[in-house]
Amino acid sequence: MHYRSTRGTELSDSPGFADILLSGLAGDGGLYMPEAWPELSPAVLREWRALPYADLATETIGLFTGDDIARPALQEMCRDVYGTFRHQAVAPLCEVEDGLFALELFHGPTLAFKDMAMQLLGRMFQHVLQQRGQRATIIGATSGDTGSAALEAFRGLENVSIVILHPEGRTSEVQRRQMTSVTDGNVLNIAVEGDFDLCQDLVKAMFADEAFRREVGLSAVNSINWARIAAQIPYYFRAALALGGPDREVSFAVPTGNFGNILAAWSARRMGLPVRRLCVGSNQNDILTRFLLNNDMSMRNVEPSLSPSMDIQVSSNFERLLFEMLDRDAARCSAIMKEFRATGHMAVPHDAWQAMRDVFEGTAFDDAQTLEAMKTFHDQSRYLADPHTAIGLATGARFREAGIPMIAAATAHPAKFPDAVRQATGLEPSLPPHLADLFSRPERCTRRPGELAAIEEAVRAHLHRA
Ligand SMILES: Cc1ncc(COP(=O)(O)O)c(C=O)c1O
Ligand SMILES: N[C@@H](CCOP(=O)(O)O)C(=O)O
Repeated sequence: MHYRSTRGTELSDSPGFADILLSGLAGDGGLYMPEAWPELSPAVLREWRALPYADLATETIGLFTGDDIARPALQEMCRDVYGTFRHQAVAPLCEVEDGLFALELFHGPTLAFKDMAMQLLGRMFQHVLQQRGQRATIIGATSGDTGSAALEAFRGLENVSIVILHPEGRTSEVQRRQMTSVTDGNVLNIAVEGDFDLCQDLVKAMFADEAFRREVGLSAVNSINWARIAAQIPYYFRAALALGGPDREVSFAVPTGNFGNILAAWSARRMGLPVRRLCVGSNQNDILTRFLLNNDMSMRNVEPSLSPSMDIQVSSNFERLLFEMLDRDAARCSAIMKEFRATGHMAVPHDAWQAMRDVFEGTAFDDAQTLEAMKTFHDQSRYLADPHTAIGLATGARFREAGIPMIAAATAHPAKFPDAVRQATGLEPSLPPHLADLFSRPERCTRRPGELAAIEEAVRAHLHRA
C-alpha cells in the first residue's frame, strides 16, 4: 500500500505505510491518504463476523500496512494490545433505547476512544523505529484525551520522546491529571496559553519548519496521522457486523471534533460496509453542523463547553473528506484549504457539498441540552453517559430511522467528566481501580505562551535533558 497527500505536491512519490507512520503529516502540509481504497466483498465481511476483535483489527489494518509490518507481527501487536482492555469484547455494544446502540470505545487504559488506536500506534512506532534504527520526537496537540492516550502508549519507550501541548485550563481535571502525572523521562507536557486550535496550529507549524522537523525527527500521533484513522476503522466493522451487516444497513452517530472518528466510519463505508447515514454531533462549537446545513464553514471564537474534547473550529480530517469529494483533485483541495485558513470561511463546490449531504447529517447540542440528554438517558434507560457520548446518543436519537440500527460512538468513560455527570444526574462516577489514586499523584507540566519559538525552544531543552 502506498500513500499520497491531499495537497499532492510531495516531491518523494508514493511513500509506504512505515514512512507515513513516522512522518505523520505530508511535507506539503497535506494529509496522507491511501493511493487506492481496499474494497471488501459481502462474502469477506460475512467471514469477518466470526473473528475476535484483535483478529478483525489485524485484517482491517493489515490492508493499510501492506508489507511494511509483517502480518504475524501485526497480529501479535493487536492481540497484545486488545487483550489488555477491560472489556472482553473490547468495544461492546449496549442497546440504550429501541434501535439506538452505544458502541463503547472507552475500555482502554485512559478511558477514551483514543486508546483503541493509540495503544497500537505505540507498538507500531517501536517496531518500525527498531527496524530502521531511528529515534523520533512525537509532538501532539490535545484537548484532553489524545494527550493522555498518547502518553500512556509512548511513556518510557527508549527510542521516542513525546511532547504534548494542551490548552491551559480547558481540559477536565481528570484529563489534565492523566497527562501531567506521567513523569517518565521521555515525556514533556506543555500547558499552552490558548485553545486547542492554537495547539494544533503550533504542531502543524513545527511540521512546516523544515529545519526543526529534521533536527528533532518530528512525528505526529494526532489523527492527522493516517495510522490513527486506520486503527479506528475496525470497530465500525465490528459494530455493523454484530447487528446484521453486511446484509443489513446501519447508521452511525459520532460526537465530532477533529473529524477523525467519523472519517474512520466513512472509510469503512468506502471499503464496502453498508452504512446508510453518518451523523455528526457537535456542541455549541457547531461549525460542522452549520457547514452541513448551509455549505458555509465559518470560523467563530471557540466557546469552552461541558464537552471540551470537541471545543474546536478547525477539524483537520475534514480535508480528507473534501479530497475524496473533489474526486481526489489535490490542487483544488489545497486551494480551498488555503483559502479557509486565510479567510476563516469555506464553501465547497456545490456537487461536493451535495455528495457529503447524501451521507452526512449534522446537529448540535449546547451545554443545557447536553445535560438534559445525560439526565434523560440515565433516568429513562439507566445509561450513564459522559457529555461527549450523550451528544452522540442524542444525535443518533434525532436521526434514527425505523428498522435501521443507529450506533452512537460512546467516546469517553463518564468518570473523565465527573462535574458534568454530577450536574446532570447527581451521581459521582468513580474511576476504575488503576486510576483510583490519580488525584494524589505528583504532577509535572511546563507553561508556555502560544508562540512557535517558545514551544520549539521548550522541545529542544527537553531533548537536551533526556
Ligand atoms: C471524548 C471525545 N469525544 C469526541 C471527540 C471528537 O473526536 P474527533 O476529534 O475524532 O472528531 C474527542 C476528541 O477527539 C473526544 O476526546
Ligand atoms: N479531542 C481531541 C483533539 C485531537 O484529536 P485527534 O483525534 O486529532 O488526536 C483530544 O482529545 O485531544
